[in-house]
Amino acid sequence: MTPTTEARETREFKTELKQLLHLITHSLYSNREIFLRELISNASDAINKIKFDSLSHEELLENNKDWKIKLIPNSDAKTLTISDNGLGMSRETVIQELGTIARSGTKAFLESLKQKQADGQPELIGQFGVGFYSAFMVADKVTVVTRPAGTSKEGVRWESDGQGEFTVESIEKDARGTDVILHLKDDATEFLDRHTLRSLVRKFSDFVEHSIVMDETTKAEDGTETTSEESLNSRKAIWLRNRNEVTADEYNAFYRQISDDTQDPARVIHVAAEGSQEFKALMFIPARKPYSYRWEEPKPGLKLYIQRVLIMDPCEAVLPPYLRFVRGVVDSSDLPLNVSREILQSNPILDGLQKNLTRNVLQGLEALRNLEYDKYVTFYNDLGGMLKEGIARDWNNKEKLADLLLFQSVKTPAGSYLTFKQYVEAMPENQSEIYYLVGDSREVLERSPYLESFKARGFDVLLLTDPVIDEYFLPNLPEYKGKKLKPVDRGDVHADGDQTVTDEEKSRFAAMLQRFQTLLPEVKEVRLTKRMTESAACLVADPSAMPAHLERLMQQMGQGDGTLSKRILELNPNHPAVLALVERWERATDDPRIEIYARLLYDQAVIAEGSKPKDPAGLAQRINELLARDARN
Ligand SMILES: Nc1ncnc2c1ncn2[C@@H]1O[C@H](COP(=O)(O)OP(=O)(O)OP(=O)(O)O)[C@@H](O)[C@H]1O
Repeated sequence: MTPTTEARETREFKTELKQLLHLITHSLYSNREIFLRELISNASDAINKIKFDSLSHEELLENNKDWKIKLIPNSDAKTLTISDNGLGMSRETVIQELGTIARSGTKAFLESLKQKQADGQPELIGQFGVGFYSAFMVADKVTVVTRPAGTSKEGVRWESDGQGEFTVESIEKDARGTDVILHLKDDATEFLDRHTLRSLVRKFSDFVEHSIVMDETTKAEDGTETTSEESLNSRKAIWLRNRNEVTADEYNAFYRQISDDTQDPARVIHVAAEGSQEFKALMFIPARKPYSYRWEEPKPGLKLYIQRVLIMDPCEAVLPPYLRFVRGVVDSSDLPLNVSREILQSNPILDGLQKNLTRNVLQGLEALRNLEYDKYVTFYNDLGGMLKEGIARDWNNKEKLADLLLFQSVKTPAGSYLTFKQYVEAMPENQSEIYYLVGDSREVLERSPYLESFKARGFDVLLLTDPVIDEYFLPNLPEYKGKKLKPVDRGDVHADGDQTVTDEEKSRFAAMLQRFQTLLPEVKEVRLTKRMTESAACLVADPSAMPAHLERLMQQMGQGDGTLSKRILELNPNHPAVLALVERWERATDDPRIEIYARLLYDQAVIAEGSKPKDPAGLAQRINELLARDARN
């Protein structure tokens, strides 16, 4: 390597990168061994990239197809080099890629560290990884010598001590690819130890598909030394092997390698499809929401290989977006190797693949629910919302997805769940519909007046407590196996066989209700109901209006004009308070207290619905008036 004409220049890191480097070098020391995993992964990516590019430009190979990543520990110089014969980088690429933060997740991660005082949580970095820059956890200087694939020998040398600046200069480099040279810190010389390096590769990078090697020198009895390359990883394309030959430990280790997750997966789905579609797939369902989701929404899709060549990572077309919690690999034998990226956006073979893989994932979830229910519940609590999203988006699998949902209900003890199937099986003979109520929490819903008549008749009601997603998916699921889904807070929904209001009651209350209507312009109608057994009043939605929760949600999101649609105020003619009121009305229709009582009934119905009364001070005043009067008696 000799310097060429282009001068050495010094540049500053971008501000956010300086912050990250400061954090790496000053506070985040636990788990620092992950630097090796990150650098090997970059080297492996670079090899995959040139393998792919060379499919259309064979000259890029320069007759060098012996793909490998080499570790070179040098005890005299106290350096560890990670060398690859991948795509390499040009001067512009180096400045761009190693001077700014490339990964969007890293930026978000940095933000969250700043907010949370990273010093208290040094383990975070090990869980997340910060790519190339993790080198500065073990090195006080990093030199990158790289040369892009092609015929020119012109390469570039990048160097930095991670303090704020880096230098770049042009050099000549014979072999294509990248050498990352770590000048190890005094307290990091353990990474020169061959045994340590061997075991770290086995721990973190065993399934990397390219050979990771290290020179091994042996001395014969006559003193002659021979050097050979020792292979450090098993390189097993685990998805190509037979299911019964792979151990649970191997699956778990592979999952950790390809995901950002630090826990073992809840379920492994290993498929070898033959016949009209030929592919091998290895997919994983996480045990719970992986840590990294706090900084980055997972990208949908799987790694797409075609005959063992990595073509796209992730390939979104192979799984629908709502299954974005699935991590894995699919290796197709049906697609041509020289497939273009445009074709990979939409192609009938990929559509077929997506259908098949989706079916397998849903079967995997079903098996998890049937065989390891507790694990399923843990998964569901964290990620079940994505299945509900699927109901709204995946028409073909709606029924299967509906069967995977879990619900709390009036009859389930807190923390226990019910499926649609179980709900339907337990329905009394005289119940023909599935009832539900959406709200913010189980506690609020349980006390709701809407439930009273359903409870009284022994009908169960599903309690849905994730309004954002529940109000989104429910309109897309009007029925389950022929049974209609009905929200109990809608005006036209009653427990089958509810008592009806008698003509006598209607005529007795008619004039008072009319007066209420003029006193309460915010309601659409005031009427009697038998839907309640204990409460005096409730508000119900007009069948054509938006549910109360959805309306509140839209208001919070700044949509709508700020006015809520008018509800129907329903009164229970059997309730002592309502009866007392009608008696007062019959004695003196112009009693000024009638208005106060009407407002009180309305406000309590607003609160029961889960909304806030418009005029809390007025409400307090009305209650106090009553208190003052009653306390005197
Ligand atoms: N050995 C290498 N060969 C070629 N390019 C590299 C190499 N190492 C790093 N790079 C380039 O530097 C960029 C930044 O690397 P970094 O590890 O910080 O993030 P990343 O690899 O892009 O992220 P991710 O690990 O999520 O893919 C890479 O995207 C790549 O373009």
